[in-house]
Amino acid sequence: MALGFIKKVFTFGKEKPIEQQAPEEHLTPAEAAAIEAEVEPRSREEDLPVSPVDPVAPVEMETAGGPAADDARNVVEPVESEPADEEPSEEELPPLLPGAEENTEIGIVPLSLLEAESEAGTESSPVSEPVLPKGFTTRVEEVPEPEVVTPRMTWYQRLRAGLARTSSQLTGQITALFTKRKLDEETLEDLEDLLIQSDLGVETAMRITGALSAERYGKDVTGEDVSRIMAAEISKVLSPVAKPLQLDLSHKPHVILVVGVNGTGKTTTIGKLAAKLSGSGLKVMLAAGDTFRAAAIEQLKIWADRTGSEFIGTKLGADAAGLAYDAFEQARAKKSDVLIIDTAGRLQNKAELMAELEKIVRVLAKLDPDAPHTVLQTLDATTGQNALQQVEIFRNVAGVNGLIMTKLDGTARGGILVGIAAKHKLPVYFIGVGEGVDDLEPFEADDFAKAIAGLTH
Ligand SMILES: Nc1nc2c(ncn2[C@@H]2O[C@H](COP(=O)(O)OP(=O)(O)OP(=O)(O)O)[C@@H](O)[C@H]2O)c(=O)[nH]1
Repeated sequence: MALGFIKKVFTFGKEKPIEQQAPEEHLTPAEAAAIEAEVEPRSREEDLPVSPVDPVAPVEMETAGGPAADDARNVVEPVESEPADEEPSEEELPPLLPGAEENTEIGIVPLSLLEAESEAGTESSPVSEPVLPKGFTTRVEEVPEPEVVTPRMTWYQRLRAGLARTSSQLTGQITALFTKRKLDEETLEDLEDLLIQSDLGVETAMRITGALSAERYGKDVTGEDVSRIMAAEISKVLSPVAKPLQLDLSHKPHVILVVGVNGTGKTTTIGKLAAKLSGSGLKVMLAAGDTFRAAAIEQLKIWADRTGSEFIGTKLGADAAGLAYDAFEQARAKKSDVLIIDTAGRLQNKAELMAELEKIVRVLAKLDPDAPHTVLQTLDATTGQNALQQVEIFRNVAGVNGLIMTKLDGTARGGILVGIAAKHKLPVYFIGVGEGVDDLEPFEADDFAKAIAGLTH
């Protein structure tokens, strides 16, 4: 009964007409029964790599087969589906008939299969396949979708994207404020409020409104005019603090102490700095002075390995000042050019933290009265007003003399940097625009000002 279907399996791997390969009439009944018994377990639908016809619809197929309905190729007997639990296991299955495995490669469709499909008729098949002449076969290969390569944004684009929250809020409100309105006292006051709300600080807000008033009082003003004047004034505030980090290499090593609230990006920034310094040929040592967090020590070690820097750490909970002292001595002995010391930043235990930082500064000064030569504080740009207080605290305790603002690629509240620059007048050396090793850029006042004002570069 299942012989027609068996033939289809058999010829799947062959490309010769079925009649030549298994002419039923040439078999003795015993031979036919033997073959049938041998291949029976294979003759189920799921064993066919592709089922060109519906095995449970012989009548329809025969009709669809038209004049060739008598042809053995079209006489497909239904195969009674067996319950799942009666399925023979993989081992029980006989091997595929000779040649059947030859073309089981995915994507190779033997001609016999195409013929069977075409002869089964297009009416019963919703998709009609092209019919190839005998002697041809097709190969269907999956063509992978071309990979969409998104070009990496320039650092300025990332900065702009990071400051989009600040700038779009500001420019949207400014545009609304200045639509069909001449510049008068009331508008100037409204603008000043907007600028203060954007963390720019009172001083800078007044600078901007003053400059705008001097230029356009009583005249029509567009949002564009305001953005331009705002960018120019912000740039004037930021320019004095946009300085390069100066290394005094007469000190061997130049000691950089990195402080800041935890999570503001100290360790990551140290890694990025180390990459820049060692990349320019300087010998760098990193010291894991955040002895409160095992992960922080581990993280710094990874950055040291990555950047080819020396590493010194100690066990969890050890005295951070002791480690700083040892690190300084070792860096001296190894003639390192720069020693960068990571610290803990647990503001929640402020008294302890402050005592620890003071002690670190004190012990370093024992080895060199000028050390630490640079005290860098990292500030998270997403925190807003809070950052102003953080500078206040760390400046008093650790003598911060330079800033790095991180996470300016996220949803930054960049206005605060302007407020901090105006209030503390501390140098801003770099800004972090991502988590990667290269995502640290020298701070540029003009770029930053334009990005806040929402101007294209
Ligand atoms: N998007 C972005 N993420 C940053 C940047 N800098 C640091 N991060 C991420 O901020 C998180 C905290 O960074 P850390 O370097 O561990 O901060 P930390 O101040 O050393 O923190 P503690 O070790 O807890 O004191 C990490 O997930 C960093 O990958 C940046 O510029 N942009």
